[in-house]
Amino acid sequence: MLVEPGGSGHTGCRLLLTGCVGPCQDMRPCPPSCSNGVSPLGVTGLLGSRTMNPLRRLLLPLLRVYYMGMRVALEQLLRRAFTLPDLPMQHGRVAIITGGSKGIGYCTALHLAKLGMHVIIAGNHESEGIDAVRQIQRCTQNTRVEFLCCDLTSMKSIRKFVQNFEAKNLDLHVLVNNAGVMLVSERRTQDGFEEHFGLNYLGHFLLTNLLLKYLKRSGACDNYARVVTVSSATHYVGELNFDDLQSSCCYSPHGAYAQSKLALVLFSYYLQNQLMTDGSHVTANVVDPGVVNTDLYMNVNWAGRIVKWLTAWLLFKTPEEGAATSIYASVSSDLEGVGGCYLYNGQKEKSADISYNEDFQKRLWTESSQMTGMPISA
Ligand SMILES: NC(=O)c1ccc[n+]([C@@H]2O[C@H](COP(=O)([O-])OP(=O)(O)OC[C@H]3O[C@@H](n4cnc5c(N)ncnc54)[C@H](O)[C@@H]3O)[C@@H](O)[C@H]2O)c1
Repeated sequence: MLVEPGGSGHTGCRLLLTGCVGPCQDMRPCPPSCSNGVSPLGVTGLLGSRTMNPLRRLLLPLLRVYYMGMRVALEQLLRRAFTLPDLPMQHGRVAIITGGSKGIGYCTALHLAKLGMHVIIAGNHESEGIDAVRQIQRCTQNTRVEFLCCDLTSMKSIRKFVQNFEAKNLDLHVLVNNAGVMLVSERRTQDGFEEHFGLNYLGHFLLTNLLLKYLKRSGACDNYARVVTVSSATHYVGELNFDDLQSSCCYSPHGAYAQSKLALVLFSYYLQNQLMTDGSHVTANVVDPGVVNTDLYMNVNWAGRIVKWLTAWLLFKTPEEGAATSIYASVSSDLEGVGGCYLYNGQKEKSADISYNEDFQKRLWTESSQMTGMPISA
């Protein structure tokens, strides 16, 4: 469903429904005043996607994603970003940032290094990672910044990364699940998953689960460890197709990206519940950076690239502005011990209604555990 980033959604439009797999809270159609009006969204089954004609299956996600992107960009005209409050120094604390070599991740890594944190950039391009490390060390005079190889399209590489991290015998206080790709053509990860789902979501699912023991060990009752996951406003228009999570039936790059970002929100909320239940001193929050001028858009079509080129200076956030909410969620004292939030411009916002559905969270978690070979519970 669509929810005003910065406002709350129409609560009557709780679920959607083609091949709905769970109990629906409210099946009334959305009122015209509701921003949700495009069509019911959230969870679909194969039945739903099969009965829709192929053009609609491709066109609808595209229109929804562009609509959401334009809406956020226009809102940024009025409210561009927020100013970070004073943040506590982080000497002696350790952070891992996936995709920290460029874009939002780089700016997050730079800021955390400025605060004195030991920063590990986890990425798939070694030379780019090493350049980023050098640049951050030069800017911050913090020598405890390093690069470790982690290709999120490969479960083997993720497991190897965790082994290499283990060998360093470090604590882990902050994990920022930032890396991502958008609108890639249809292709599979090394383990056979659709790339948006496999890299953006499942890769982070596995990485987080493998790193949880270090986070749990490092968190304390007055200084929680934190998992910060970068989603996107496109999650509001995403659908989780439980019968076809790998988009094999009909591939829409827009639909697949939005689905991966929606999955990350459900994942964060479920993780937070698990952490609370077992009394761990670790929190999980999810952040939405806004529309940010980075290389993420390199796969949009030529028309989109021209529009971006012409308007980015006015409508898009800079990567520094885009990183502010990730930095805030990683270290702000306001969020000490606080988890389960969807944060936008440093404030708690309501995410898509479907993301709060605990049955869907559990189902997604269980299926993700099976896909990645993790034990079912956190
Ligand atoms: N730019 C935006 O407008 C925007 C909006 C909403 C959400 N986001 C999210 O912000 C996050 C950061 O994106 P960005 O805008 O900085 O884009 P970017 O392209 O600049 O950065 C993406 C990062 O992910 C890394 N990455 C890609 N494939 C990888 C792999 N296989 N293994 C490990 N790392 C890999 C890249 O190396 C890069 O460092 C993404 O999750 C993206 O979905 C961005």
